[in-house]
Amino acid sequence: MFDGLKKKLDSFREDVEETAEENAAEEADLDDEPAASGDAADAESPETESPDASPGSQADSTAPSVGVDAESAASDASEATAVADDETIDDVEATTVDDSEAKPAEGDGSERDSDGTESLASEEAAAALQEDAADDSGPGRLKRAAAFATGKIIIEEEDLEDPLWELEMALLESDVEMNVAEEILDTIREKMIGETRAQVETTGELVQTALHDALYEVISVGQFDFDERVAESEKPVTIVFTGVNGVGKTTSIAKMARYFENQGLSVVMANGDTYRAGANEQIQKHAENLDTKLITHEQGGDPAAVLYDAVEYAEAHDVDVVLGDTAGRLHTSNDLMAQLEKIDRVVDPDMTLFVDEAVAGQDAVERAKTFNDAAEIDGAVLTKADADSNGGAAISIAYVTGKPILFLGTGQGYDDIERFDPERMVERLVGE
Ligand SMILES: Nc1nc2c(ncn2[C@@H]2O[C@H](COP(=O)(O)OP(=O)(O)OP(=O)(O)O)[C@@H](O)[C@H]2O)c(=O)[nH]1
Repeated sequence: MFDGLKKKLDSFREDVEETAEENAAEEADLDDEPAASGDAADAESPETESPDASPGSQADSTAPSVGVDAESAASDASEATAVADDETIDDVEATTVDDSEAKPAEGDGSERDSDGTESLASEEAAAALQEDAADDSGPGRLKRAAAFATGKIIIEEEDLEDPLWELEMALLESDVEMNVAEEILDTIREKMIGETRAQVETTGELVQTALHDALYEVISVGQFDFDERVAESEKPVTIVFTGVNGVGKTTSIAKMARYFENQGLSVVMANGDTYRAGANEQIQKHAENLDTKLITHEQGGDPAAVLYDAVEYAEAHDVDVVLGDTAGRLHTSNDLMAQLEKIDRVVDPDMTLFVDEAVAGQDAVERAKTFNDAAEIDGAVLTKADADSNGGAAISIAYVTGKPILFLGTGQGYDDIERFDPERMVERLVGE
């Protein structure tokens, strides 16, 4: 289930990890080169403007190369940027530094003036912090290099650019709806840029958390506790199922009958699909297999009347749940949509669930939206998740409609239905 998408998400995690570590290492190496080298990176960096006050040159004069001797470079770099390290590098939110954080170095000036090195380090750190504060692209090369030297990696926008582009393509290929993909990328950017990871955790873990949160945010939209709602509703609880033809509506109703009966609730099924020849026989077979009461009318009858009879039956026989099938319809079919409105008026269902198949991807997302616009739904049942490698519909439907996915169909057996759990879904996608 959703294996294709899982692979793509794994590869995003690896991409970010590689890019972030390569970029940070490169910058640390650049920072170790003599200021006089005049290379492009130095020309852009603040220290070339006033070489004497440059933390880079200070580190250069005392440290060999981070690449050659990471440990001594680490201690030199952390000395040279002691203020920056204490006050901002450990602060994962500190992508920009406000004046109050940069100023203490100046405030300390009177005491530290007697100690040339400390004073210089403070000034340099303050200058670096101010440079960084002026640069809204991220924490800045200097701070990043210093962080790297102390065993930390700060994620920058440039580390994410290519991997995020790849991720966007992967999400769209997996049938994730465009706005949902954008939302996921925005959340990842927001959660990762400027984040510092210490030696104890890997960049991969940081990406994992960002991916987890980004997916969870879109997948969990509108979630409510289905069982609790049923338990709290006055009996009988009437649930009507809608959707297009052949997506697994009738099978899902049969699975739901088993689901409720397993919880000790009694069920009556009603065949509101009076439109399609053979619909009565199909649902009749399920009713027999499950030993569940079924109410039907002749083909061509009024679907609202069938459901009304089922509710009356439930009331008369103390049945807990009425499950109403309806004819498969397109939202463009005015007649059939009018039927749904009539059902709404006549039996006032407690819930209307939209059924579609996960394998339909973007089409399922589009249909969920149009059904919800035409006749408000309370949630969705996504069938054939067992056959879906993409996961696009499962990720997108709640965000696009504002209504939660409540159940996943996971096979053709009566027990092959599970409550949709956003956390479990995210774990399936980004878990180990
Ligand atoms: N693999 C798999 N197949 C499913 C699942 N749910 C339903 N099916 C199969 O999908 C096919 C169509 O299911 P139906 O229940 O007849 O579909 P429907 O939407 O009621 O169709 P209409 O009554 O024509 O509207 C059947 O062969 C089901 O066994 C599922 O979760 N996984």
